[in-house]
Amino acid sequence: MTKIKICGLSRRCDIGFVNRCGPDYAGFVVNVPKSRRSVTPEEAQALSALLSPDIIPVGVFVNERAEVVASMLNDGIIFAAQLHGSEDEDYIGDLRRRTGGILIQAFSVASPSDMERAAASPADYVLLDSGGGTGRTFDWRQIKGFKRPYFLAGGLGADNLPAALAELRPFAVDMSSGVETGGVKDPAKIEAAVAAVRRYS
Ligand SMILES: O=C(O)c1ccccc1N[C@@H]1O[C@H](COP(=O)(O)O)[C@@H](O)[C@H]1O
Repeated sequence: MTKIKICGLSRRCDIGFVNRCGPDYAGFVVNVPKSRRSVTPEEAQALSALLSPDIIPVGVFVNERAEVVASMLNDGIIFAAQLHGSEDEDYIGDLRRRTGGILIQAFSVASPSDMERAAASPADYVLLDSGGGTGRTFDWRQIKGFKRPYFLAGGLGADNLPAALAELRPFAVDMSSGVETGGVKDPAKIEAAVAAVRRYS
């Protein structure tokens, strides 16, 4: 069954929404000032503690210091780290020495070379996206036939999930903007997106 990640949770009520709908992963954007969804590690800790134990908490980072990411993983605040900046092999190697947490490396897909880099990533999973919380899709033809399991992200929501699942069969789908209204998480959109994936799978 295709896994589901709902990302960019920043309020206590957001946790209530996902606990009711039951996605597989819930994401916190940590220390990213340019994002309206950004939370501090302390806020992520408080929100993560409210998550249903069936939902895996994920920290989303953009070029964060490895010791910050590792300590959140080692303290059990998050179980997976999604690296959305220019983190390279050395950075991932450094994180691996510091922690046993799951590592997800994000790639903005614009050209075939992005797919070559994604194929070679030492992370546990890769995430294929248009940019990072922009709500924009990208040209899915570029990733058709990609061989390793991946999270599909970028402008996904209940309306385009059926096509994404039928065309691409990703390991997981990840959404943030597509389950928001007026810049905050919308429980009805989360419910519709989760139902769309479960119906298909
Ligand atoms: O959500 C953000 O603000 C964000 C900021 C910096 C890096 C990544 C971010 N979010 C991730 O972006 C993708 C796609 O989001 P969307 O559905 O297109 O809004 C997703 O993986 C989020 O985790």
